[in-house]
Amino acid sequence: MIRFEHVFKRYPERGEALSDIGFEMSPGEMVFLTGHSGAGKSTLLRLIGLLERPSRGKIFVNGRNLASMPRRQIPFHRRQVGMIFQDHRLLPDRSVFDNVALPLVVMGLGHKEIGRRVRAALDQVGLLKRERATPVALSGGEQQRVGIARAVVARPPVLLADEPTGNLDPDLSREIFVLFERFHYVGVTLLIATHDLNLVSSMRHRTITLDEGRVVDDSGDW
Ligand SMILES: Nc1ncnc2c1ncn2[C@@H]1O[C@H](COP(=O)(O)OP(=O)(O)OP(=O)(O)O)[C@@H](O)[C@H]1O
Repeated sequence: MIRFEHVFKRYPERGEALSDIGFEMSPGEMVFLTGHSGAGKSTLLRLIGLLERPSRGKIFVNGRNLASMPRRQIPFHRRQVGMIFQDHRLLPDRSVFDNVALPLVVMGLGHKEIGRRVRAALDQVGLLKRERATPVALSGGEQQRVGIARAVVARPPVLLADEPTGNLDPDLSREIFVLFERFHYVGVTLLIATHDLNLVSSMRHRTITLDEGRVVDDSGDW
């Protein structure tokens, strides 16, 4: 589902953020991405989401080579890859419903279909009753779950999460990770960047570790 072949990413001001990255993920795999701050985790996720381009190397997502993807197909690619961020990136002046509906509005779906899918996504994250609330009225954990509902509402086969529990206490963090496992069990491919080594070690999934932009460990393929 995801394959990196000798991928490098260089920022002119900083030098190499990623060096010779190679790994593969099978469909439905759930993998943690760890490493010190600045190791390159966010950069790696942004390359998969086509928010950035590699300086060298090849990246395949769902069999497609991202380098040769025509510009007009990028919106389609982004629908295949749901992204979840530490800071949620919710629109503060819109309701929970509207925030989750956004990807479907962009896709041009009809009103009824949007309603059906948004409620299904909110149900999956346990927030069906909060659809009219605005994000400020929600707790940090609830806001993150709205971010997750928005990422899954278009039913992407791949989910990427960048420090999704960075602002949450251990109990809420575990709830979010359990939610991710539920998507894993229904066949979604998940790559989750996290500093939370306690949770990672308690959950027994494959873990890829970056150090200075290189893969230094790829273990626990249980
Ligand atoms: N847009 C950018 N321009 C220049 N340098 C960048 C850019 N994005 C990231 N970098 C640099 O690339 C390196 C890797 O950063 P990245 O954000 O991928 O690391 P990270 O492992 O996600 O760190 P953190 O855990 O702190 O989020 C860092 O040295 C960072 O300063």
